[in-house]
Amino acid sequence: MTAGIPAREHPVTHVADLPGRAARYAEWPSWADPAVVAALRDCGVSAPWAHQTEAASHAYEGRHVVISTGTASGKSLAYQLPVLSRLAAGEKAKASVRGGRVAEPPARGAAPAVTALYLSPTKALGADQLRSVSSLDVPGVRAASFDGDTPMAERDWVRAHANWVFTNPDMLHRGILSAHGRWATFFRRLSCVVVDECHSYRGVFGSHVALLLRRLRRVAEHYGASPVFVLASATTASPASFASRLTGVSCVAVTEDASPRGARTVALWEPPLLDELTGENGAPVRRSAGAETSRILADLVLEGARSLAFIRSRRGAELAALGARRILSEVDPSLVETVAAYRSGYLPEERRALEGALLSGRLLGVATTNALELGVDIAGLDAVVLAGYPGTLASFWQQAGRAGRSGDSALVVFVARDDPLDTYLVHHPAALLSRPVETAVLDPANPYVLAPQLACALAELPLTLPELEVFGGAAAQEVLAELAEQKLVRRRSSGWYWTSRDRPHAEVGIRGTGGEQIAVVESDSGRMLGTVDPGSACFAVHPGAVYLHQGASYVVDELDLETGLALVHAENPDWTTTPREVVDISVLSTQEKQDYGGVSVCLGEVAVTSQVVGYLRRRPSGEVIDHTPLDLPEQSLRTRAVWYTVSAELLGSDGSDGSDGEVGTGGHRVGTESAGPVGTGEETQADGRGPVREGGRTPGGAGLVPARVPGALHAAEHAAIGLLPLFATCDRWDIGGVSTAWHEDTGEATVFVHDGHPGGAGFAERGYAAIVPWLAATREAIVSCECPTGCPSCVQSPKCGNGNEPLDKAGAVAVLGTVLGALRQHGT
Ligand SMILES: Nc1ncnc2c1ncn2[C@@H]1O[C@H](COP(=O)(O)OP(=O)(O)OP(=O)(O)O)[C@@H](O)[C@H]1O
Repeated sequence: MTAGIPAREHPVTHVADLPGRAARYAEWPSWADPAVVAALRDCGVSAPWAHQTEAASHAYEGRHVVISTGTASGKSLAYQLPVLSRLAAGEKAKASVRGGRVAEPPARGAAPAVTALYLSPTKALGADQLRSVSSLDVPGVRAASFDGDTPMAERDWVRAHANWVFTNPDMLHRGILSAHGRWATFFRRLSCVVVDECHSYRGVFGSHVALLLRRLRRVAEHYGASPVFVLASATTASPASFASRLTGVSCVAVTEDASPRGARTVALWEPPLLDELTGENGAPVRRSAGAETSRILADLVLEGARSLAFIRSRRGAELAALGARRILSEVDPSLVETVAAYRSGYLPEERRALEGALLSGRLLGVATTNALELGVDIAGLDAVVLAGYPGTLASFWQQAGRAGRSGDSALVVFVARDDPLDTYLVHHPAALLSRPVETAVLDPANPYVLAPQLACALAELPLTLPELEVFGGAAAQEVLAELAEQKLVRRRSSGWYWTSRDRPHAEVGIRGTGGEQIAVVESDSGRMLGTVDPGSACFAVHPGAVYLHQGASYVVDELDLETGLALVHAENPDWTTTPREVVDISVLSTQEKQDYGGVSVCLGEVAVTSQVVGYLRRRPSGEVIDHTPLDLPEQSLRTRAVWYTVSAELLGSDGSDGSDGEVGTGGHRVGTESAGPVGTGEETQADGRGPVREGGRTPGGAGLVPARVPGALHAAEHAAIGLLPLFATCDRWDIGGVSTAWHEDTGEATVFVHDGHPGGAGFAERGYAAIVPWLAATREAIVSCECPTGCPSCVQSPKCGNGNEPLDKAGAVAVLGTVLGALRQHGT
C-alpha cells in the first residue's frame, strides 16, 4: 500500500495485528416460538450465537437488558427472537379465544395479546429494521412504522391494529405520548420496548431521550403495563450503567461477543506536511486526509480489495470517490466504474443495490459518510479506510468492524486529519486500540432539558409526588417550582397539574435546547432545506456561509434572526467557510474547586457571550483565500464549564503585565477545537525558542515571560478542546473555550472549556473528572506534532475567534507541564 509513496515520506506511524475469533453457538431457547425459529432458519441462521440467546432470554423472562457487542454481531436477532415469540404467542392465544377453542376465560398461562415498540435514532434505520422483521413473515405479527413519513390515512390503522410499532424518539414525543389516549389499547398491551443503537443517545439529545423514556414508562404504567426494555448498543464501557441511566430502570448487560470475526491489521497514517502550501499565519499544511484517502482507496482497488472509506462530510465522500476514480483512470481505466460514493438521502432500494454490489465485488471501492454506519448489513470487507477520527471510539470500532473476513486478514487504515485529537491518536496507538470504548454522556438533570420535558410529562398526565423521583427528585422539584411561578403548572395536595389548554409538545425540540429553529430556505424555489438551532445560526448560516444539505452545497445570502429565516442559493464553490467569533465568559457560580498549590481546577456555571465577527474562506487544501467581516448580534449562553487557573508565580511572569494583547475585550478570548489520554514525558521544547527563562524560575514553573502567557494559554486551550472528545463523547463543535492571562472572576490566568449547549450536557463534568489524563493527553498531542510553531494538527483551531493569534506552541507545552506537575504533586 505504501508502494507509490516517495521514499522521504513515512506516513505510517503504527501497525497492529488484531487476531480473529471463531463463533460460539448456543441452542435455540426452549421458550422460542417454533414459527419464529423456522423463519430465522429460513434466513440462514442455523443456530444463535451464545450472546444472542443470553440477551434474548433476559428480555423474554422480563429483565431489562442491554446487548453491547461488536459490529454485525447479530444484535437485531437478540431482540427479534423474544419480541416475535411474545407477539406470536399472544396472537395464538387471542385467536384461540376468539375461535372458541379455549374455555372462557383463557386457560391459566395462556399469553395475553401483547404489543411492542421499536425506537431508532434515525428513520432510515427504523425502516431497515422493519423490513427485516416483515421479511420474516411470522404469523400474527403486524409490524408497521409510525413516523413522519407514515401517511395520515395509515396512522389510524397502525394505532388500531399494529402490534409492533417502529418509530423514533421525535415521533414518540410529538405524535404518540402527546396523544396517548388514542393509543390506549396499544399501551395497555405494551410488553417490550426496543431501543436500538442506544449509544447514539448522548449529549443534549440523549438527555431528552432519557426523559422521554421515563415519560413513556409512566404512560404505560397509567394503562397498567410495565414493559421490559431491550437496548442494543455498539460496544461501550459500562453499558449496564449507561442503559440504566438512559431508561431509568436497572438493566443487565450482555457483552461477551460470540460472533465470528476475521483477523485485522490496523495501520495508523499521518499525511505528510507539504512544502509548497501555507495556511493561516503561515502555518504548514498537511496533505488533506481526503486526498490521502483517495490515493489509498485507489491503491486498494488496484489490489482487488473490496474497500469502504469513511469520510466525515458528504462533500468529502464525493470528492474522495472522484479522486480515486481520477487516479484509476490514469492507471487502469477499466476500474473507474468500480468506485462510487454513498451518502444519506439514498433510497432504501439504492442502498440495498449498493450493499449487494460491494459484497459481490462488482463495486470495489465506496467512499461514504457515516450514513453507512448504522443499520447497514455490510461486513466482511477486505479493507476499511477512516479519514479522520469519527468522534467516538464506539464509532471507530463500528466503522472498522466492517472489515474482516474469516480466513484472510483484512486491513483498517486510520488517516489522521489535521487536528490535535487525530495527531494524538496516530502517535499514541494505545489510546485508539487498547482503550475501553467510552460511555455516552448525558445529563437528564439539565434544567434546560428537564423543564420542557416535565412540561410535556405533566400535560400527558398529572405528576404525583412519588413520581418526582423518576424525573430526578430535587432537580425536578426546582424546575416545577419555576413552572408554577410562570403559572404553567399548579401544585395540589395530590401532585402537579398542567394548567394550560395548550400542549407544549410541538414547542419542544428534542435534538437541541434552543427555542424556535431557524429555517434554511432556498430563495429560488422556496423549498425548506432544513433547520438550524438558534444558538448556532450565526455560526452555521451567517451571510456568505457554505451550507451543505444532502450532498448538495448552498451559499447563504441572508440571515434574518427576527423572522427565523436563512435564505440560500445553490452553489458549489471551490472553498469552505469558517466563522470567526469573539467570546467573553463570566463565572456565575463555582460548584467544585480543587487547589493544587498555585493551580486550581473548578467546575461551575458560566455565562458565555459570543459574537460572530467575520468568516474565512479556505480552499480544500487548507489555504486561506480571504477574511470577510460581519455585523451580527451578540448571543448569550448560560452553561457549565471546567476551568483551571495558574498563578503568576508558576507561569513565571510577575503578574504585573498580565494583559493578553489582541486577545479580545477585557482580556478574554475564545477558540474551539478537538481532542486524547495519558502521557507524562519530559518537557519538550516544541520549537527553537523554547519556553524556559533561565534564572529566577519558580521550581516546576513554566518560566514564561509575560508577553508569552496569552499565546501559551490560548494554544493550551485549543488543544484541550481538541482532546476533550476522547473523554467526554462530545464533538469538538459541542464545546467551546476561552483563555485569558487574567480573568476578573478568578483573579488569575485562566483556561475555560465550556459546554456549547444551554445548561450543559455533562461534558464539562467529564473534563473535570478526567482532568489529569485529559491535560496530559493535550500536552502529548502538542508535543507529538512535528510542526515548528503550531498548525491545525496541534494548536490551531478551525473556529478560533481570533484568527489563531496569538498562539505559542512551546509555551503551551510549558504551561501544561506546570499544571500537570502541580496536579500530580498536590493531588490525592
Ligand atoms: N446466529 C447467527 N448466525 C449467522 N448469521 C447471523 C446470526 N445472527 C445474525 N446473523 C447475521 O449477521 C448479520 C448482522 O446482523 P445484525 O445486523 O443484526 O448485526 P448488528 O450487531 O445489529 O450490527 P450493527 O453493529 O451494524 O448494528 C446479518 O446478516 C444477520 O442475518
